[in-house]
Amino acid sequence: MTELLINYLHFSYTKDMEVLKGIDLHLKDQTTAIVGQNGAGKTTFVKLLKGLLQPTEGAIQFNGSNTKDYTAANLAEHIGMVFQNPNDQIFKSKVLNEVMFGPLNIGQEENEARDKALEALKKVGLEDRLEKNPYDLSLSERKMISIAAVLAMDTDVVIFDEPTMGQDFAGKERIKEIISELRSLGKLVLCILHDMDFAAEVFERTIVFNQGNVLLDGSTRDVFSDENVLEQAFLEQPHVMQIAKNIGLDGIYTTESELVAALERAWFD
Ligand SMILES: Nc1ncnc2c1ncn2[C@@H]1O[C@H](COP(=O)(O)OP(=O)(O)OP(=O)(O)O)[C@@H](O)[C@H]1O
Repeated sequence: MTELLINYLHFSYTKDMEVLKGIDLHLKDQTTAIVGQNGAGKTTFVKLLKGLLQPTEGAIQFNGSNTKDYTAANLAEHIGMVFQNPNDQIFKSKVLNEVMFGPLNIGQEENEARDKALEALKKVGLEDRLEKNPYDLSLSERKMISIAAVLAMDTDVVIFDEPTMGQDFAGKERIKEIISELRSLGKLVLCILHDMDFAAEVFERTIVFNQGNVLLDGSTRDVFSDENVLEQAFLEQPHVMQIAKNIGLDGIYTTESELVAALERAWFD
């Protein structure tokens, strides 16, 4: 089973400002959204999980071993991360080569890496762009390339930083399917989001970061029903909750279909 155990995690970029102030979390099984205001420390937190930064205090254990005992290359076999900006990740001049780079880098044979890359590119809908230069494609397509590049590595943990940014409805649906498939494959999926609708609809657990601390951690339904905490973290409730409130419907709704069902009951009962 895949798990990350985070104890008393502190981190500072500079001496005078602590960015993470003692985070304790146990991440396993559930798809988890990480939300919070700009600057709350979300990206810093996931970079620490991925081993791109080292804690100033505290520890992160991946499946029982301290991540500081892994090399970055070794940790990359287990923990994949899709960066917020695909331009920070993409450097090859052909889509297929970009997606094959990760699997090759962790020692896979050319054929295996190619198969993994083709499979991943199919999942993101770019199987007909193999020979294109990523920079001739749109930003949302480049984001899909960066997602495929991480999927192709078949890591135990998959971290997404703002995957829905710049995606249209079809793109978001595709990402939703990818997350659900990763979950069914037993992967641990973590996702930083500013899109509260997507967070509420897709994720089982939600963690609210605020000024370097965890303000609230619980089932997505419980978190999005706590208006005081959301206000404190400068977050909005998902639109379905706002609509329910505006039309005077009691209850907690995280998806459009739940709201529609409640409206139908209210009208027809
Ligand atoms: N490389 C860096 N050097 C110095 N300070 C940094 C660096 N990266 C981030 N910070 C600071 O650390 C704090 C947390 O930033 P971080 O990017 O982790 O927040 P975030 O919650 O991911 O925000 P956003 O939602 O805007 O991405 C911010 O005050 C930010 O300015």
